[in-house]
Amino acid sequence: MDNTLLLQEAIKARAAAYTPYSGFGVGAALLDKEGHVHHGCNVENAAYGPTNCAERTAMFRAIADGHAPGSFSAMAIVGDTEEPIAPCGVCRQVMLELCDPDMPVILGNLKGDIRETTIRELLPYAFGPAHLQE
Ligand SMILES: O=c1ccn([C@H]2C[C@H](O)[C@@H](CO)O2)c(=O)[nH]1
Ligand SMILES: [Zn+2]
Repeated sequence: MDNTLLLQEAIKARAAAYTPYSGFGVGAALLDKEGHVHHGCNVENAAYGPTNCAERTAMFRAIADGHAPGSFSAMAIVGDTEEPIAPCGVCRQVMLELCDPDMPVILGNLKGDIRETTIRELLPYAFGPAHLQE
């Protein structure tokens, strides 16, 4: 599946965003190595802190459905932003935990701007799972 198609899946995922507080909907589409897409949207909360971003929703959904960490091949993320969206620091850390650091991350917006990067680029000099291994 190419970047444009995966971004389309992220736009579809965004339609389910629950954003009564920010009004800022985000969609994520996580492609697994078997070619299946796992969709995520942001889900906000009146207490603000419990809000879950679209990216983590997609990753946690895939893990909860039995897909192994590291079994993913790309993620696309979309918001209604001037530039391609930038994932938050918490989501970058969770990406590093559950995906290959060199996995492509495709950032987009509704205007069709696209930026392709990797988790390693999004989170340089990161503390990750490797630091806790003997
Ligand atoms: O990459 C991002 C950036 C923000 N948000 C959400 C969190 C919150 O619901 C809203 C505003 O920060 O957007 C995401 O889901 N993903
Ligand atoms: Zn986030």
